[in-house]
Amino acid sequence: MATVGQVIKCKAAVAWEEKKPLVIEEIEVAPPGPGEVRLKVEFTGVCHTDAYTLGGHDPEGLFPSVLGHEGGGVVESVGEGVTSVQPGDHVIPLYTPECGECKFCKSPKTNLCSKIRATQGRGLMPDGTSRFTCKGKTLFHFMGCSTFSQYTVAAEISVAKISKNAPLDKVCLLGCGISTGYGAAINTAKVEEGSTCAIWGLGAVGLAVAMGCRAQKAGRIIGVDINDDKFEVAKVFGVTEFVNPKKLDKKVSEVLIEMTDGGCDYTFECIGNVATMRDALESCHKGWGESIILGVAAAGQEISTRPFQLVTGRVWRGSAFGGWKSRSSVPRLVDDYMNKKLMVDEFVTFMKPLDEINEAFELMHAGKALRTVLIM
Ligand SMILES: NC(=O)C1=CN([C@@H]2O[C@H](COP(=O)(O)OP(=O)(O)OC[C@H]3O[C@@H](n4cnc5c(N)ncnc54)[C@H](OP(=O)(O)O)[C@@H]3O)[C@@H](O)[C@H]2O)C=CC1
Ligand SMILES: N[C@@H](CCC(=O)N[C@@H](CSC=O)C(=O)NCC(=O)O)C(=O)O
Ligand SMILES: [Zn+2]
Ligand SMILES: [Zn+2]
Repeated sequence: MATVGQVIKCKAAVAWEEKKPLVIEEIEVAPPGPGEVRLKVEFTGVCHTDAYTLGGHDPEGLFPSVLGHEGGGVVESVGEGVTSVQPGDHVIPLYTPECGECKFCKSPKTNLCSKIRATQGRGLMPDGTSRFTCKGKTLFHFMGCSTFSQYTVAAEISVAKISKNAPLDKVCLLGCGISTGYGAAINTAKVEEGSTCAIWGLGAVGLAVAMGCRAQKAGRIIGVDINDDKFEVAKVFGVTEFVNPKKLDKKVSEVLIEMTDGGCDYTFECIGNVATMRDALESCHKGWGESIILGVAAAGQEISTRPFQLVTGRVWRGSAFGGWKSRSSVPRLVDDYMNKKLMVDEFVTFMKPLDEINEAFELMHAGKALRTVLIM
């Protein structure tokens, strides 16, 4: 390939400053270093976490940067020592890598590989430098992925090689929201047959939780959202009942406890709001109810409840990327989609060109899109 070893000039949506629209720019993408992969991003979803960071709520947020972490692409070239992927392979970038060697990877209890977490959090490649420049300025990477660029560079341990038969315009969404919600129900909560579950926030993450609860044969799946428009679509993913807290004259936890004869077996917070995190915990059944936090709360926010809630057997946990050990699991999730065991198409509300990326953010904020997939 003519581009191997060369700087590639391409289009990217650059986040120059927090709280400002992204700007489509021509950027330069350097070749991959040792242990790195450069890929041509074909499609990317827009996740609420991109909006959270752009909105200035992320304590790790850095600018100028290239955001985006829900992509699908094709390997363009590989750096020295890379053996597990080669040019032409179809890959999904992973914000939770899997090195297979660190103590987190060796433990069956977590998926939080720590090998490159420190540099990733500083917006840099593992060697402490960036592969992006624009107008003479260095741009930071984001979550080890930076998929809002036509080309990006990721660590080898941060890409999953997937089937070439899988449509990248759909399976890119397995890079974050769908895998996260689905895995939180299956891997983190380990929802049991017949159990009663409730989900706060019926966006892509919350609806993927519903899909996971249904796959685990939950008895009741209660959706809690302030947007009535979400209720009809939620049924498609397995939600059986709905509660709109805005329409209640008492606390949502009181209503859920009444509805469920004492509380839910499992609750999931998929909003990123510390008040709803408390509601979700306090809607759990005494003695055994477990509440899983998926939502990402803004810098400075803290959760609170009466410790008595925990003393009396309720459990608070969190889930990152659905607990999936990423490199080994994402190719299997793609296969499950191809074998019709997992819904993905239903999460795509809009497809838009990269140039319309700011509209994709607006649609998310207006509650009109589960996911907008950008055509790069
Ligand atoms: N832990 C992890 O690994 C991951 C975490 N996340 C986080 O998960 C959260 C959800 O992401 P995503 O699904 O993309 O986001 P969305 O914005 O698509 O969905 C959030 C939903 O919550 C609803 N909502 C907002 N406020 C309330 C409220 N007070 N009570 C009930 N419902 C409410 C929204 O309604 P409306 O449409 O009206 O705004 C919307 O339907 C975010 O915080 C995101 O950062 C995402 C991916 C991975
Ligand atoms: N940078 C933020 C935390 C952001 C966060 O919690 N990210 C989730 C994934 S959200 C995806 O859309 C996650 O998996 N976190 C694990 C991690 O190691 O970052 C902050 O500092 O608050
Ligand atoms: Zn995400
Ligand atoms: Zn590791």
